[in-house]
Amino acid sequence: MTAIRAEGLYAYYGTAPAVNGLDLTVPTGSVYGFLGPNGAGKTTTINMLTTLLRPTAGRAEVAGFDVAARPAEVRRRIGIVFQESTLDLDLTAAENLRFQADLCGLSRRASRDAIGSMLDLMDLSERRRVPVRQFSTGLRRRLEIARGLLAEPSVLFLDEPTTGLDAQTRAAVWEHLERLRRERGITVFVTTHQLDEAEHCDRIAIIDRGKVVTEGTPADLKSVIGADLVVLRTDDDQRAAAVLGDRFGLPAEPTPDGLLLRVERAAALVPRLCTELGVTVREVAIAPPTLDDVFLHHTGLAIRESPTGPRTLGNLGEGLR
Ligand SMILES: Nc1ncnc2c1ncn2[C@@H]1O[C@H](COP(=O)(O)OP(=O)(O)OP(=O)(O)O)[C@@H](O)[C@H]1O
Repeated sequence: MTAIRAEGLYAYYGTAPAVNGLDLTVPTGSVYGFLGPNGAGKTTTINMLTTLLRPTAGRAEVAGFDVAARPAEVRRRIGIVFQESTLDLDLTAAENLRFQADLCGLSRRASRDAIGSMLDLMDLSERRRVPVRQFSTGLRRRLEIARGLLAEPSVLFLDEPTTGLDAQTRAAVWEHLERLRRERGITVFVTTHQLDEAEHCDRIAIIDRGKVVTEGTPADLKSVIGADLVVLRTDDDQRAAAVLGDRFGLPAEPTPDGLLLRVERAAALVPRLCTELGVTVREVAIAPPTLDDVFLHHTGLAIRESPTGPRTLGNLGEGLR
């Protein structure tokens, strides 16, 4: 079952394509990460999928309906959480939701039930009568997600839902998103810059210059990169490097942290190295490929917004100190 399908989607602003022949298939009930550098076309894609912007060319279906031909049907089945907050700060949490319920045309009773259930789901019930002005950024985000879910959408779109949140609040937002998929079977389509967040997704598409450059589960994408990074500190790095080259066919690069190697399935090889190297191994650090490596491989860019930053030998080597 497919919740979102896009084929050859284009969006032009003037003569420049912001989305440039994008193809996408999002399975129903998945948390799907849409990852890309600034200006890659993420928001423009979301705007087309949510019927806010008409595609210049190509087609897209959401929840089984064509976004250009049947926009009203699509809108009835989706929820949206925008990058910028659109809550009314002078209203309470419940009043904000009631306003949205009225916009969606819910009956009084349906509105009361939906508001109670969404406040519960987002752990906001105790704050239902509190004006949003008194909410922290994280609570506001949760209320926006609750609002996006009010009309029981089958697909929820979130455009960078955790921008500006601290690490603890980001983790809480993700916990709630995963719960939505688990308990309600909703498809969650989320754009992010944060590679650690992308690890929470069932599948990821990396978009660059308006096109999907790679797609798959986080594990699939990392396995394409293949080799693990290993740093070995020995009693005699020079001799160890010679043995690694001659006997194991592994080029080793001397660094201030030790010898750096790239090997597949390092965990299986390292015990052998320790016994057969003929040099005492003092310390070993192994780092599997990360989504940073995947991103770099496909876009030539490191995502610097990632809280850990791009991985370097220096910060891998820190494990040795
Ligand atoms: N209204 C607009 N008019 C002209 N150009 C636009 C408009 N909106 C976006 N663009 C351009 O289209 C391209 C894609 O922008 P978009 O906002 O979709 O990227 P994004 O991946 O969401 O970026 P970010 O991560 O910074 O939000 C960019 O080059 C941007 O400058």
